[in-house]
Amino acid sequence: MFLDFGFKQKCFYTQYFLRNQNCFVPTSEIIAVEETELNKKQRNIGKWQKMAKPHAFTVYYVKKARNHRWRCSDVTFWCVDEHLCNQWIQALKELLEMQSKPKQLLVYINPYGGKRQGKSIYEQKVAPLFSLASISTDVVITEHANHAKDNLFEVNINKYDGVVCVGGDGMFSEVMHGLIGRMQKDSGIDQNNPKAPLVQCNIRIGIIPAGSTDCICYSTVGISDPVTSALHIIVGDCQPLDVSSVHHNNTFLKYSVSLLGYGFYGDILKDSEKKRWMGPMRYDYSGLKTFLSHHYYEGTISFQPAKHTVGSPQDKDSCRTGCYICKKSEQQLSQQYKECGLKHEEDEEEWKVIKGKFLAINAVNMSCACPRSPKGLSPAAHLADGSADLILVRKCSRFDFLRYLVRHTNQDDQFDFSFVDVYRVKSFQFTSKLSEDNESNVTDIGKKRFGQFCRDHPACCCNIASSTWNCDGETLDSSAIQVRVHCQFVKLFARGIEENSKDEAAYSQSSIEQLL
Ligand SMILES: Nc1ncnc2c1ncn2[C@@H]1O[C@H](COP(=O)(O)OP(=O)(O)OP(=O)(O)O)[C@@H](O)[C@H]1O
Ligand SMILES: CCCCCCCCCCCCC/C=C/[C@@H](O)[C@H](CO)NC(=O)CCCCC
Ligand SMILES: [Ca+2]
Repeated sequence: MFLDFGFKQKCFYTQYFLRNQNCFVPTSEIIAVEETELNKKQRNIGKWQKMAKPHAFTVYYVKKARNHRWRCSDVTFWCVDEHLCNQWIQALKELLEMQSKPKQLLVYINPYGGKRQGKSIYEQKVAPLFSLASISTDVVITEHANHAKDNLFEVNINKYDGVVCVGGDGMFSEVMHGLIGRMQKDSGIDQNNPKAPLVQCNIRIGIIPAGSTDCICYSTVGISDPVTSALHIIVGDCQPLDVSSVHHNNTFLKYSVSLLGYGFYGDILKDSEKKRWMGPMRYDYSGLKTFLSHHYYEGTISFQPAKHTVGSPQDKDSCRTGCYICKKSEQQLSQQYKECGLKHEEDEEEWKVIKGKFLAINAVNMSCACPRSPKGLSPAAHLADGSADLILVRKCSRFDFLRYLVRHTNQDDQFDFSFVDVYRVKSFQFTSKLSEDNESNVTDIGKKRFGQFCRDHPACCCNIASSTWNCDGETLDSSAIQVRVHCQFVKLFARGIEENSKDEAAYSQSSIEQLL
């Protein structure tokens, strides 16, 4: 056996030979290095039998399995020379120290998210790995909604290298709101001002998926798996994410990183909230019910196209680890900002206006891939390009809408329909017909008394009431909203979805799997 350090593809790696085979482990993917106590049985095997007192150390590292799943594997190195063995342990530990791996984490567990498994998932699958990697944790089991968010305004945040949430997208949203809100409060920034230059949040957030949709985890890691996510936290990965701020006039409503959905996804969410006791199944139940109700909504959407990015929602390539489009878009935006400031960007660029009847209006900052839809609502959306994909699904027949939905689950193009339009935008606004009418002082008593249904065509499914916005799984109080995308505004312990290139497959499967 032979152990060596080298330099390959811009990263340090640990190389070792075992049974005449060559193995590489990037040092950035080493979880821990420990001196190994050899027991009697181990000492009595093979050539070690002949040695007076063998020494050994074990390297725990990330083993990549299929479908972006990561597991912790280990390899033990034996050696006759105690001094040499200690030198290796020391050298590897020093290398680990040089990386930006977290040492102290603040963990929030939602015991009621998803299938109510958050606490046991953390205790059984995650805590042992954190302890192996010598990460200390302060753990808070939440007692009510907003517990984590409120707590983040009080804790000594500088003590931590990251905040971890165990739960679903709603729990992530809470933690993100706590962190962003805390940053703005500490810097005296008023979040109600839609044009305020917000202060970026550099503390990384880790997501241990234990929710119902887990779309943010799935879209940033490629799988919804607690062990994989724990390992991304341990190795100290960093993935920036775009965040949209949502305002109603001069009132701050929410931030969003995944879906802002009006119509179909808003109605599903509103109905499903009453069925929380059903767990993740509530979305299937409310999904079917909402599909059958087939409501559409009238309104006006105005948006500013994202001209700073070279990507398009209809690209065949998706956002992957180290994405070139995200890097270029961020550079372009900071260049624009340096040259002209935010004022130019906001005021001078064109607005496109579209009026219509919509079954769904979806604005996504990322693909929104999740186990229900592995390629997501917009497969080519980028995690960190400073833009959102705005998908407008106009009024169509139930059958056509079903065809559209089915394409979220297969390889066909979900934008290739005459009733679906998609735009890459950096900001947008929406007002429903109802609020437009109210604003223009239409006092139709009949409309008020009979509420939501179209008086002229009671059976036509035309719903002149407003739908609700679904903002990362939470409802918004207002239907009229103004949205602005903030490029790379928060950071996750993730690295985006890794490319399954031939090289990589060969490297991870033949080099390591066969050997260990
Ligand atoms: N102890 C608690 N009791 C009740 N609600 C809580 C508690 N802790 C957190 N919450 C709230 O529960 C909501 C939903 O949680 P979470 O996102 O973890 O699960 P989910 O809704 O099942 O999953 P997903 O968001 O992925 O669909 C969050 O918005 C959060 O504010
Ligand atoms: C005939 C088969 C048709 C199947 C169609 C399946 C389409 C599924 C698309 C799923 C898109 C999820 C977008 C993510 C939204 C999350 O921010 C949010 C909070 O977790 N979840 C939902 O709103 C929950 C949304 C649940 C939708 C079912
Ligand atoms: Ca984006």
